[in-house]
Amino acid sequence: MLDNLETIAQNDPSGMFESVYNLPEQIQKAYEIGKNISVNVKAEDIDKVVITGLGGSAIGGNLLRVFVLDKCKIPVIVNRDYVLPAYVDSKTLVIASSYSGNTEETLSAYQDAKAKGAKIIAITTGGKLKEFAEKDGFDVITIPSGLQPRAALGYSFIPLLMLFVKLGLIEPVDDQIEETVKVLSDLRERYKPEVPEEKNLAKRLTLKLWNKLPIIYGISGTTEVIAERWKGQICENSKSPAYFNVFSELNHNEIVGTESPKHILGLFEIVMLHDTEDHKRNAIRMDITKDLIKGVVSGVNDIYSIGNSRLARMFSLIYLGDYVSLYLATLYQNDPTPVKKIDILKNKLAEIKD
Ligand SMILES: O=P(O)(O)OC[C@H]1O[C@H](O)[C@H](O)[C@@H](O)[C@@H]1O
Repeated sequence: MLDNLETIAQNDPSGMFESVYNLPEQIQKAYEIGKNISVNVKAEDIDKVVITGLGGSAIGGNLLRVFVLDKCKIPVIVNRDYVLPAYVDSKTLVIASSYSGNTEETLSAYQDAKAKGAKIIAITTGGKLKEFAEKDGFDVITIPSGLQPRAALGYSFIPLLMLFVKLGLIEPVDDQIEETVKVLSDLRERYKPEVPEEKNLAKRLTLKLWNKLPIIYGISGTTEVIAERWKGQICENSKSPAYFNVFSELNHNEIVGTESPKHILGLFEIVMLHDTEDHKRNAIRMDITKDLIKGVVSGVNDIYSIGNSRLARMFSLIYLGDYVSLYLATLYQNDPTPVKKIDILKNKLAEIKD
């Protein structure tokens, strides 16, 4: 079924496969945008960064948080709420990230940042966020519109990464971006629909996850946000439930919850994301955990990052998850693009004014 290109095209009328295929070009464009950023904020005027956003935009911020974890000397925090923490003040750089520019939590947090006197940079395609930020005299990084926010990860992540370089918070990443574009351009030729199942890891893994409950395990400090991204992509694109958790934390609780009920545990299909920078003890924990749960769950799949640089390796795992979520949508005969329940929710929320 996954080798039938007609079936794939039928279940993808709005071209999400194409958006995913074009991720390398998107990263290249996002890099150009990033190179041309000029902002008024100076590193010496800030002592922390709060990135506020939801969904795909929050993932971009969260990937950045992990990417700079061992490099950036000031705290980087991701906020996914209507309000910001009390520590946000005039020494805080608040990055309001919303692809549409109209997500209500992000707009509310933007107002909170303004009220708290924070330095603000908005990253968006437009919407109210751009309107407010321009009117208030804050910097706006404008990214191209026309995609689903979750398909715009290159745009919501790479310019922020470049901003961190510009502010001197991290070393230049040009080589890493170049390698990422190369690695993804190679991977798409291995994961695309035209490549048959026996040669296509994305298709083979999807068949394992089909009619199962995908559970994605990452490792703290390396693949934690990538596991979260896989979960989000499977939910939004495939319209299937999926969950994620992170080592070593899951070894302190979740690992015990694997005895009953057996018929539910038997539906768990685990994906373990591995990276060369995983803490050695966590890599060992993954192996031991695998042995402990192997006979209980439906299956455990080890997936390894590809590439030399941290950025390329991160995106290699993200890219596989993106393709898997699209093939899973195909098997369930769902169009990956619409998110009907989110639309209904937003409409209902819009009717209720407080
Ligand atoms: O980036 P934004 O436009 O603020 O969108 C944030 C989130 O909003 C909605 O819930 C979309 O369906 C998600 O896919 C998206 O990631």
